[in-house]
Amino acid sequence: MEKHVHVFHHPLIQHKLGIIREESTGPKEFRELVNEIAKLMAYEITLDLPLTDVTVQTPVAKTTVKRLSGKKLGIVPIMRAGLGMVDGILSLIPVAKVGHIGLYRDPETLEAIEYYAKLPEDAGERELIVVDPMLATGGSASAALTAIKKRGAKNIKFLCLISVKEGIDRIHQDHPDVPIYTGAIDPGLNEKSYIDPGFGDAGDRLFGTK
Ligand SMILES: O=P(O)(O)OC[C@H]1O[C@H](OP(=O)(O)OP(=O)(O)O)[C@H](O)[C@@H]1O
Ligand SMILES: O=c1cc[nH]c(=O)[nH]1
Ligand SMILES: [Mg+2]
Repeated sequence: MEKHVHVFHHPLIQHKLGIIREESTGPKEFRELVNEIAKLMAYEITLDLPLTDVTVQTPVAKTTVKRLSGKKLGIVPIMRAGLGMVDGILSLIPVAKVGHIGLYRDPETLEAIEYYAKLPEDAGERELIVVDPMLATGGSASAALTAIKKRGAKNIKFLCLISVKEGIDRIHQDHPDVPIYTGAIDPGLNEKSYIDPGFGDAGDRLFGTK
């Protein structure tokens, strides 16, 4: 299967990513920008949504217009940090259902520990957009995708703000069917497996807790 990584080059996405990278950007602005970036990314990845023709009556005449043909969508944030992207996407796609996968990366072993999972009952019939600001070693995203597939999901996209090659390779290896959409591919990981330069701990910066 062809490996799929899409980097968003849209100037608004790149500009906003630059602001959230700055250490001096506080939680309020960080949260707002993460949602705005997620919304812009959702706009781009929904370019291929199917449309159907319907007839409507304008005040002047009958005409044929386009309507979304009702493809079922879902958003699945990887908690905590993925929660920061949900409202932005929902503002464009309000009918999407929202599932949740709770995972944290053990700071010593870097292993992804699952603590929560709830998906739409018809997950297998939906296109699911799994969201997390960071794709670092890829352990969390890989575990989340496994957990989601175990519950029936078949059609999945992974959407993140920044990534590194290591995490992308891990997803390609473990989940070659899942295309990756990212705002940037950073040079690498530091000694604590944080993305370098990245923007630090996304969950901590969104919610102000450690
Ligand atoms: O690719 P990985 O090496 O697995 O790292 C990425 C994960 O780390 C962060 O979550 P974290 O473990 O900090 O949990 P949190 O969202 O609760 O802060 C981030 O939001 C990803 O889920
Ligand atoms: O850089 C990183 C790596 C993992 N998790 C984060 O929140 N940031
Ligand atoms: Mg965190």
